Amino acid sequence: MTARARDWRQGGRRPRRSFVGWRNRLLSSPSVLSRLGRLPVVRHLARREGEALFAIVSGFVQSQVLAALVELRVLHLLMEETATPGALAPRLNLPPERCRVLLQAGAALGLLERTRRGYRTSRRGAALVGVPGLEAMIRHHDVLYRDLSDPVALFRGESETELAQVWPYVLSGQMEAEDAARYSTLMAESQRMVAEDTLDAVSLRRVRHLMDVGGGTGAFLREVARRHPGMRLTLFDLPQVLEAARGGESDVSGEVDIVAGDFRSNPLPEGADAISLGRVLYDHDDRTVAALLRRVHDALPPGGQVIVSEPMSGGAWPERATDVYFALYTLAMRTGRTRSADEIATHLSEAGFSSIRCPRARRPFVTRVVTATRA
Ligand SMILES: CC(C)=CCC/C(C)=C/CC/C(C)=C/C=C/C(C)=C/C=C/C=C(C)/C=C/C=C(C)/C=C/C=C(C)/C=C/CC(C)(C)O
Ligand SMILES: C[S@@+](CC[C@H](N)C(=O)[O-])C[C@H]1O[C@@H](n2cnc3c(N)ncnc32)[C@H](O)[C@@H]1O
Repeated sequence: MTARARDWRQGGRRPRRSFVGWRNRLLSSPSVLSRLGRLPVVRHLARREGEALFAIVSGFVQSQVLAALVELRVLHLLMEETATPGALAPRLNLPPERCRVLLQAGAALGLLERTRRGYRTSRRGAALVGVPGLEAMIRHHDVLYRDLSDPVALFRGESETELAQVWPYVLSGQMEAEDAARYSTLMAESQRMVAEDTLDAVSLRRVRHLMDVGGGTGAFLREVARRHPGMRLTLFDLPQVLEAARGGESDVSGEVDIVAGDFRSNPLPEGADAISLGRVLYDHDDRTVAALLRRVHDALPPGGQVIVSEPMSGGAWPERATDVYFALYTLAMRTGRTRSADEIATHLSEAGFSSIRCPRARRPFVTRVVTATRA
């Protein structure tokens, strides 16, 4: 029995002669690949395909080099100075030869530059250090990678995942104050780029009072206040999370009304003419999202606007950042889902919203926005 017939017997689609099938059979033959790769016109394409495949195959190894560079603060150390592996090794507590391998790998990834005098941080490495919250997120990836260590079990839904414990509010609505503080810092740092892209995509000129539901420690509202002085602002989140919004340097209680509550069990406060949901929906299952959007709808006046902002699946145009990274991240969390803008639009329409818009995303790996109006 041929492999194709066997796949079909095991539940695949009935084999059908098609151009795509013919092309794929041709390209999966090593001898054809080798002969095609020698043709002048195809050679360039073959090399590009090979490079793309190699990048997928080796992605985890690249991420682990990045993790070591971040953990050892190499990008910070080489920001101002150029160093040889021999000089840097004792400071990193690494054997010199292994330090050389790390620095050379960092240079190959474009995060370091190699000069005649040694290695130093490159433009890309400096930008990485400058992206708020990125290093913290990279360090937090150890949990994600442990959850992905048996990917088939993850896809079958058979593995217990650690990420589900990292964000406990999602499973139980409960959270210890210590968890809340750790989690809120990670979120607040990475919120800056989300806020920038959201506020570039949406006009709040006509909004008088904005309520940010699931707004964490208020990082989004702080950026709104900066761009729209005088706008009334309300922050709604779980009580444990709001403790962090009241204390320390991120205190927003002076400029923002703070309302504690659980959107799963209480209606939302009324009064705002716009409600934002930043990185909230993808934490939750469809039932919770549908109920939350109905509550948002009920809390808004006619003409009121809802703004959903989070990384979204590319839908019909699958996208690497969201359909690989965020889709698996939310899968490992076990409660939520990375939805496409179309899926979110359907939820909004079912909750009673109209005039649904999806402005073009500047950086889909940071966020995408969908807005809608209560009729
Ligand atoms: C000045 C000179 C000398 C030259 C100029 C040359 C020039 C133009 C250089 C360009 C430099 C430049 C401006 C670079 C900028 C780079 C930027 C802004 C890069 C941004 C990268 C952002 C990244 C990679 C973001 C990653 C975000 C991640 C991984 C977020 C993860 C979030 C998660 C998992 C959230 C989870 C939430 C939950 C729990 C699901 O609810
Ligand atoms: C991924 S965070 C996003 C925080 C912030 N909007 C941001 O983008 O940085 C999700 C937020 O939703 C809040 N949240 C989750 N479940 C909630 C609930 N049942 N009621 C109120 N807030 C909730 C969490 O506490 C958390 O602050």
